[in-house]
Amino acid sequence: MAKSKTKPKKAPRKKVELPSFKLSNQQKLVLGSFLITLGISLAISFISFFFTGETDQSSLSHFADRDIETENWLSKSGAWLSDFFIQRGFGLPSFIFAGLMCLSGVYVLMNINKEKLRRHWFWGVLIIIWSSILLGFFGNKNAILGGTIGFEINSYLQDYIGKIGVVLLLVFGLITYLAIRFKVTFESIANQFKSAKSNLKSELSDMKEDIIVPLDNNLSEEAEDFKSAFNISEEEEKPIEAPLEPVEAPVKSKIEKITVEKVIVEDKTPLVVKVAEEEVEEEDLEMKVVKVAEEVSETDNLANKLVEDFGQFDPTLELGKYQFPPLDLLKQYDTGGITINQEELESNKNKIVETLNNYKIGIASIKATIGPTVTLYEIVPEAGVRISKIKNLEDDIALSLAALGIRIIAPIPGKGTIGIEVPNKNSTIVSMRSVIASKKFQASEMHLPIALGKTISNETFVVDLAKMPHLLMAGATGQGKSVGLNAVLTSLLYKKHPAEVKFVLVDPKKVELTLFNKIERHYLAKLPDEADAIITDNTKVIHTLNSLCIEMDNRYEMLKNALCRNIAEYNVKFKARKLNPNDGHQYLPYIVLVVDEFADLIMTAGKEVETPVARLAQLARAIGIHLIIATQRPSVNVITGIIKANFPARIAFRVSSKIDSRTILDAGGADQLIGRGDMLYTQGNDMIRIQCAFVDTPEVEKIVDFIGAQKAYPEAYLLPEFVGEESGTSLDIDISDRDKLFKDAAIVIVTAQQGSASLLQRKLKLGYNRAGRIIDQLEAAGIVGPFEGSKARQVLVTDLIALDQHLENEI
Ligand SMILES: Nc1ncnc2c1ncn2[C@@H]1O[C@H](COP(=O)(O)OP(=O)(O)OP(=O)(O)O)[C@@H](O)[C@H]1O
Repeated sequence: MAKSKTKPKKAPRKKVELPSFKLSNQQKLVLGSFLITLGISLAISFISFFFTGETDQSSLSHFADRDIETENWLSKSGAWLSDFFIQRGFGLPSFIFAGLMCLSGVYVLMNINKEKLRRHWFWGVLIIIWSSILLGFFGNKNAILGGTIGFEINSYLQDYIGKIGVVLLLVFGLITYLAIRFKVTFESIANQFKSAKSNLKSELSDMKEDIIVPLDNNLSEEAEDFKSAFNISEEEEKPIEAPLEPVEAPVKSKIEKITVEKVIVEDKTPLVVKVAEEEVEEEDLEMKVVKVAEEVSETDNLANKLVEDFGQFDPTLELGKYQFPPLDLLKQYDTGGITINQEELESNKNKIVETLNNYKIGIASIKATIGPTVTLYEIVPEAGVRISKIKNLEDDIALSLAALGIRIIAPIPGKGTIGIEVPNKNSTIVSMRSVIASKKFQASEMHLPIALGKTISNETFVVDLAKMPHLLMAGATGQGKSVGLNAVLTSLLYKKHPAEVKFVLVDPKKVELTLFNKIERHYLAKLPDEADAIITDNTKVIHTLNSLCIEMDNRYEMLKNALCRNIAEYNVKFKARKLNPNDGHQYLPYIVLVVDEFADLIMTAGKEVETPVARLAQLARAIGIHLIIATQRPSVNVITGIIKANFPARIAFRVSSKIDSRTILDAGGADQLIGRGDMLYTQGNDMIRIQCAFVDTPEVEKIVDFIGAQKAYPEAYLLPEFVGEESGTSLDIDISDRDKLFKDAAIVIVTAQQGSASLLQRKLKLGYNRAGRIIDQLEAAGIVGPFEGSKARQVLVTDLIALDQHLENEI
């Protein structure tokens, strides 16, 4: 087994949220001071304008003339600026502008977040406009209150909505401002009122006690004075008007214990002061319900503040302008809908009924559902007919209908009928466009929605890859596997932003998925230092699979630290800014591993591929790594038990034998499909027949061209580095320890002039480990150079004659 060394991952991830240009600390100091100076200068010239503005009027038009003097404290510039801002601009509110300038300087100096500053400017400018209109309302032309702008807007508005209209508009503007900026609502004002009222009440009752306690029934003269001073009658608890000022002299001096200083009550607030204890009125016991704010932990507090300041984290921000491919890129197959005529239906029905009658099977009723490729005839046999009898007649019915691809489902699960699927004479192409455009797909809330095609009842079939969680695809050559894979990838491209999903593409055939190279920096993931993102070399597949296992382990660690059970929860938490990127957290995109031709991999690398694939299949679902594995040969040594057990979702295109069908689906049926995208899908028990959506290579090309032409990330999503056995060569390999095939291997390598282990694997039919060992021995023997990462090793011996000499010299 290859030794695995993990290296800290390079971080290709997007942390930058806003497009920003970085300033050095010195530059910040200079810019910040400049802005503050500018703000102060503006303020000085504005103030001066009120004293010197009139005198300076005449000199404004002679700005260049140095002989003409100005009185403004900042001379000509001050006169010009203040005239521009105050006279011709916004009037008094222009001071806010100076303030904003200073504030910007402070923000730059102290390196405070720009988003907040941007908000200050936004609201500041709105306030300037609003208040200049307000002041313009009271001023006349050229008045400096609201400036020319305030005045002109006012007169314009008054022409159309009149003075009252302007006042209403201003009030409306103010309410909107308060509601949006300070989140003021009607309820919050009412609550404020209520709490103020109850505070006042409780204060008053405190005070009442203070007054009541020291007084006995026989009021002293002083008390009488006090009462008369406050105009209190003994019979009634008449509210008296409390004076606004603290009542000091008459009370404090005479009745010591009445602490009337406390009565600092707003003018006109009714105040009930009782003079005798027994006169205390039993007030209705009022209960105040105190709302206790929910306890928030410190991180929540911080997260809430961050979300308040910056909004939720948006993973798509770095490619904020990214546009999803439009539907027009997909071809519209104008087949005029499903074409099955009444005659065909009728004759098929008759043939079925006849055939069954020949075997003495009576039919109670028959119903047809027309799909894009096949029509389902549902029959209800007469009472007493054995289902197995009908099932056994499959071949006979096929014969009498003279059609391939007849499938009998006896009984249809969930329905009390027997289904006979008969292919239509003219099948309809299910275009990718039709399934992508369907509401079912467009409105789907799935994590990784895939529009596979249409069911037998012509409904678009959409599944969530995240729920599958891995997909096994098999089918004989030319039956639609590659189209199926493209349909899966296209679906994801139409629904998921590059920040949300990444593909790892393994394509030993080297031709099927190469197109996707164009979207490498948008959607693909690869090993660091790898030239191509699409993996065509079997050795690199092993590295990539192991690297994905490392990524899986890393992600589990992150999930554990974040106390999340799956990637969806983790990402929600990350978006809510509850996870600190400085602690190694980052937004996690889904990773979809697509392996075309899995059989080829298993044949050449065996266990070394099977083990990581099985590991990923067992564990990776929660952390968002999903596998799609396609194979031509669904034999048991390719789809082994351990792989099968972890791939509950399977797709079978037409296969050549019943055994293959059983291997892939655990049931027959795939051998009776008609090909060209006709497929069976199962995710457990139910088996659904689907016509796969058709997406042609030119369509895929258009989509990847469209995406590829847009702004991309600086590089593909980098997977963790995996250092295989290959690089850890120990050069002291004894000649006697050499592999039996050492010489053959040397010949292969020198002939091909390419020092790669996978070449040996292919030519000599070796396992990966053995090929790797031989390469090490060849290096030790000086036939190939050292490991060079993604490139093949250099071959140091030029031809076979030189090789012979080299080996002879060794002995
Ligand atoms: N969903 C479909 N609808 C209509 N025609 C289809 C569909 N899928 C495949 N076909 C037809 O079948 C042909 C072969 O399909 P595809 O290339 O996907 O086969 P394959 O299984 O990948 O073969 P191989 O394993 O040899 O690469 C296509 O060129 C197309 O004409």
